[in-house]
Amino acid sequence: MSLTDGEIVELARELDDAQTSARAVTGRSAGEDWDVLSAYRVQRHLVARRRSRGEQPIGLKLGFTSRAKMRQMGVHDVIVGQLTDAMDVPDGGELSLDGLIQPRVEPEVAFRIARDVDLDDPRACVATAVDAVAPALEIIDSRYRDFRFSYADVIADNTSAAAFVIGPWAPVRPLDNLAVRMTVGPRTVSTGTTGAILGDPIRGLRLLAGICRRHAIPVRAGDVVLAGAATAAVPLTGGPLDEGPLIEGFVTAQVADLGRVSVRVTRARKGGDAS
Ligand SMILES: O=C(O)C/C=C/C(=O)C(=O)O
Repeated sequence: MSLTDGEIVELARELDDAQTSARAVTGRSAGEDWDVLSAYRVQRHLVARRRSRGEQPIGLKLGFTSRAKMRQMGVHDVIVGQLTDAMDVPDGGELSLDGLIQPRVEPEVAFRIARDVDLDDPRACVATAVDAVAPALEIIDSRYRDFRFSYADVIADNTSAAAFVIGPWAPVRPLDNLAVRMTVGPRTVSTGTTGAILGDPIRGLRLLAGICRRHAIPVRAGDVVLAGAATAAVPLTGGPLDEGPLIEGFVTAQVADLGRVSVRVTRARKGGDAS
């Protein structure tokens, strides 16, 4: 089922309000399915709302590129979302849980795009436009209650994108089998390998090009592309934030032969109380 123009605008507003007020909503697909084309149109409107508040697009993300994530969420097709500068947390910097609903963290790798990719050219290859790779962390935060969504729902919600951290950029190298470990303080919370991402994360770039071509999402020089999680996502809270933070302190992803990236997760301060 396709959504009308009015429904698309309304759903983008609803999801945007959910994000800005940190209050979850119910997925539209409870009971009815809807189409991917409409879902990417909602995503476009949602990102346009963020841009109208001054945010700048700075990249793209892939999702559901590993079996661990597909199994965790019950979704079996790759998705693409859009990153803005407001989501960019410096390596070693602070991620406040304020303003998030039910954040989870994932270890990833990132690509840096050196030149605009002309997606009108059917031979266009995103992989050849990559000039650097880096370890990364992504913080996802579904605007749907309890992360319950359909494929179309999660695309509309900009693939749960909330924040990301990029480690030191390194020259392009094989990424098909690098060990990945995510730790919270001294505790290992997940392990895997970059091969879990489509056998080789570079493969995601071909899928990205197809999706971006179909839904008129540009791939530009300077963009960061997150390849998708190598392991299942780890919750940063015990549930909705008012149930109290579960994880505080440094979260680190280490990707063998590539490097490490970390972020300091800090407690949400209710009611703006800074004490
Ligand atoms: O799990 C979600 O809410 C959607 C996001 C998925 C990813 O970012 C991923 O699989 O890496």
